[in-house]
Amino acid sequence: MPEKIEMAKTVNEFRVGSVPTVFYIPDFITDSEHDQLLNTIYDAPISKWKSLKNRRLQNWGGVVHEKGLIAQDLPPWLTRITRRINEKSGLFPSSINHVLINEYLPNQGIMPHQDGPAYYPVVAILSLGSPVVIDFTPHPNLSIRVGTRENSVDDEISDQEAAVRNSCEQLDNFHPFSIILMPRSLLIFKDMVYSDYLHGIKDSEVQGCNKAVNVTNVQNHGVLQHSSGSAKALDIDDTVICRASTRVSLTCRLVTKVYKSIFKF
Ligand SMILES: O=C(O)CCC(=O)C(=O)O
Ligand SMILES: [Fe+2]
Repeated sequence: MPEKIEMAKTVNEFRVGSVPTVFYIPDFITDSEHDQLLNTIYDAPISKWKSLKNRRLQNWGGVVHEKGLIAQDLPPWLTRITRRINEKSGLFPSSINHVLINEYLPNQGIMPHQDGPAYYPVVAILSLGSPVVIDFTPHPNLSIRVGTRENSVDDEISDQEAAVRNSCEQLDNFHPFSIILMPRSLLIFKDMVYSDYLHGIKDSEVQGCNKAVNVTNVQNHGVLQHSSGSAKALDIDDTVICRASTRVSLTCRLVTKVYKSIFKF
């Protein structure tokens, strides 16, 4: 039992930004684990990759349906990582059972989106390769739901919930923010950031990071570049990162409703 308390304390030490449910853990894996993971990912048969318009992905753990997961066991090279995430974070009620691997070229990204109701509302993203900036923006519906109560015909939130959200807004919580994801780092976000924010990565090689809440964490890594004073005058980010190489991420999640596959693979 004391162990669990110790773990919970550990993850709280990595909170970043003004929202209480975002954690950034630098150096979550070692250099050699990083390189081994990349080798194993690129050793997978080409058929394991699914190409989308703006990125490629590998799906591990089974197929996620609206009603749950048609589960397949994760391979040991992934459970080594997911077990560590489970143990170190103490934030998942059971073992992570799904991993999505995304690959982005320097001019690729992922549209602002939410991960949806199929998953338990905690996401852990392990980053490999090029640094990148992930942007969080309050869900557009949120301002309508929190703001104008009088014209909210389809509004299903209770007055109590509205009051909580209003007070959150007054606390200045619902603002866009960004996080710089360095290779080997683990990002965890959960609860209201999971449900009330969109997250996305811009498809540009140069990414602004004035709004990054972990700038101080990465200052000594030599990835930040500063442009001239005119950027500030034009209200453009004057601190940027330049993505020179491919980024690979492992999005680790838990689907609580699981169906065992009737097929053998
Ligand atoms: O690559 C990332 O860091 C984000 C991936 C993501 O948002 C997702 O897989 O849902
Ligand atoms: Fe996502």
